[in-house]
Amino acid sequence: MHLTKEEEKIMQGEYGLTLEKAMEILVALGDIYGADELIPIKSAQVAGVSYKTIGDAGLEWISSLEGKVRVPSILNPAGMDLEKWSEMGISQNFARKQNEIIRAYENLGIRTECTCTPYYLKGFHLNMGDHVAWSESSAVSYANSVIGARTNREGGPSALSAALIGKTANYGFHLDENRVPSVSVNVESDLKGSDYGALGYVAGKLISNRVPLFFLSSKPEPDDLKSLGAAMAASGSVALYHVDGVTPEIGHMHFEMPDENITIEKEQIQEVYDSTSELRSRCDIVAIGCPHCSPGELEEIADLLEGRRLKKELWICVSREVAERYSHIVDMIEESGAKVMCDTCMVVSPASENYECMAVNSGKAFNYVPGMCRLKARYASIEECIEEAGDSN
Ligand SMILES: C[C@@](O)(CCOP(=O)(O)O)CC(=O)O
Ligand code: SF4
Repeated sequence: MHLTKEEEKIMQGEYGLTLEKAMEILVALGDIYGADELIPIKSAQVAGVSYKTIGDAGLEWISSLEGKVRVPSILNPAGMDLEKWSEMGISQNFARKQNEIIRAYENLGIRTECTCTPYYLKGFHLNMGDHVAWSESSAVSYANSVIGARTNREGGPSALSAALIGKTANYGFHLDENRVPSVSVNVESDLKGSDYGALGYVAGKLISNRVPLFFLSSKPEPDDLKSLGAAMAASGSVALYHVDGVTPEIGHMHFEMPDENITIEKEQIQEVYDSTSELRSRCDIVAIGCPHCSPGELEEIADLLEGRRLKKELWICVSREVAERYSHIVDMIEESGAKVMCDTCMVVSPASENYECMAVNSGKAFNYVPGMCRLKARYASIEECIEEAGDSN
């Protein structure tokens, strides 16, 4: 890989050990994947924030780094709401360690808001063609597919390295040739709301890490695409997809129709709901907001909760900036007894482990909750999730 003189100097340690190591990580990845050079990035999103997932080893590594990031950088969800952690049942010890992690990232100049939907935040908006280094898989999918920006699915250390250097290696989804569809997917059923997450859950398993081009008979909104992409990134490892007539890049692209064509039937989507229907009314917690809610989703939840008093725990996960911007909607939601949680989510917080069965409307959460939190998960529409939370069983 070609390095500029300045990049060579960083690599030789002239600017200190942190930048030397960061450059080594970027160059190692670039060499493995055949990158020709490093390219500037507009922003970075760094995963590996929850003390539950990175532990003491992660905390020690981040604390050992020095210097400041060179581009706007932000964190993935942490293991707790940084303000309301005790209401979540988080232990003092966990909270202390989690705060140390956040301070260590803050010392590097990273914005300490913790979210998987940075694209809703001021300073992190993306345009088509922008190059970034983001790491949370649903954020990667949204940036690539819904916006048409360009990012690989970075690991925590590589996103942090890119943030410190302000560049990433030019390979994978930064290059035109890797963005063309390699499999087409036909879905003729009418879809709405959580059907998109269920579709993503099914499709991800069939597609693995390829680039699908969907032909849908329904017209998805950005929130539907967010659910579809998040689920496919979890049940498979899809980092970029296109939807004919909907996502921005496909209309501008020259490509040959993929040889392989998959059809997904309504029954396969329905099966995602049916597979856990025996858990109806049996869950002790309901969690919405995987990925973190958009303003529109918050409004929909507020409407569904109007006039209700909940019997069960209901968590709504959202970024702090969106929650603060729409505080009147948050207040309406919380009147029902629901808890709006910022900086965290049902998957990366150890608080989920205090429950036995979680109802979710997210194909991604449905995929991760049983393994990462060791509790049962039920897949249901947002309306049914709200019903479940109001149910006294
Ligand atoms: C499950 C996930 O959404 C959050 C956990 O990631 P981490 O703890 O931030 O590395 C990560 C992902 O799918 O990219
Ligand atoms: S809410 Fe979902 S998408 Fe966001 S970090 Fe948690 S698991 Fe990932």
